[in-house]
Amino acid sequence: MNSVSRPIIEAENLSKTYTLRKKAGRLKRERTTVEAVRDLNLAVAEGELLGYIGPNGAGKSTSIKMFTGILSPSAGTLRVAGLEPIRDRKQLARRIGVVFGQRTTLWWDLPLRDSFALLHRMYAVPEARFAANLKRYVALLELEPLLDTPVRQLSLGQRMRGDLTAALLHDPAVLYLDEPTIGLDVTSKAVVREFLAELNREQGTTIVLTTHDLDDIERLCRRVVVIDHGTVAYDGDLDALRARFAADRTLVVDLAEPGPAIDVPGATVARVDGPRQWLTFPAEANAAALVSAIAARYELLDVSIRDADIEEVIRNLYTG
Ligand SMILES: Nc1ncnc2c1ncn2[C@@H]1O[C@H](COP(=O)(O)OP(=O)(O)OP(=O)(O)O)[C@@H](O)[C@H]1O
Repeated sequence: MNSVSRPIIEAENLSKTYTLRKKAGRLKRERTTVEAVRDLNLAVAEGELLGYIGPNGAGKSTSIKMFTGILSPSAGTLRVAGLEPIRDRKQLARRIGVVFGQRTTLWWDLPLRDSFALLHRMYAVPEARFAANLKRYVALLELEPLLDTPVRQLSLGQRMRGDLTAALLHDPAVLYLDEPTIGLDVTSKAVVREFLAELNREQGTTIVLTTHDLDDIERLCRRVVVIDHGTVAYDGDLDALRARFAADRTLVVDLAEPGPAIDVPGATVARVDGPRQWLTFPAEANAAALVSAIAARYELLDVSIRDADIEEVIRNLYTG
């Protein structure tokens, strides 16, 4: 078998069109179609941690629903873990895990422990493997003191840790995460991110991460796929994405004394706060030359350069 080198997710010209029937007058109904996913091509290698991003309505959820066997494609081919998601849906369920930040897959009124036990039976996870996984994830995610708490009494961050455990008890090869850090405080976000990085590194679990929190992407993903209007608008390195779509960088300058806005060709003062000034300059311009030009005319105590933040980069990409 040569399946070892094949991508774990392989989509070729994948499309999904929704058909809607709208009332148009008393008896008439009009059919309209929405091309949610159009000719999407994607290959994800085993062990990757992929950022899967795009503006609202871009087609992320629709494509993930196809990857997980919930929705059937209108056209194109798709294989996940060597299976055809719709045809092999049951088998596929044992190979994938899914976590939605917006809703739980746990049983609201049951203690965490019982939810895990139900999943154990649903997925028919072998006893020893279930026990080992439960122990591992409960320890890593510090769930021990919460095992007897009903899910409805958990905080959002605690519930998310429970959902992550639930999604991993059957050792999925691919984990899909939809907004796993939404609504979490800074500490909980850090816990979730660290856990995901370790899961990917240590277990080699392939992770597809959908999020509007670009900090998640910056901290976790080397490769990003940007979906726009149902198709892949960018697929590659995060750093290359930044280099291509960053409009400006920022030079932060500390002068010896407060003064008027610095006047130097090639940069614009965006803000002045006492002796500190923020100058924006084109991302591709030579920062050293700019610093020298300022130093020739002003007394400088310190300078630092900030890359365009990823929010700006993505905004530029979305707006073409
Ligand atoms: N069940 C449905 N019936 C009809 N149209 C749908 C349905 N689900 C999604 N759409 C439409 O398909 C397009 C893609 O939606 P999708 O939910 O896949 O986007 P998304 O990238 O996940 O967006 P978001 O970031 O807002 O979650 C949108 O135009 C949406 O309105």
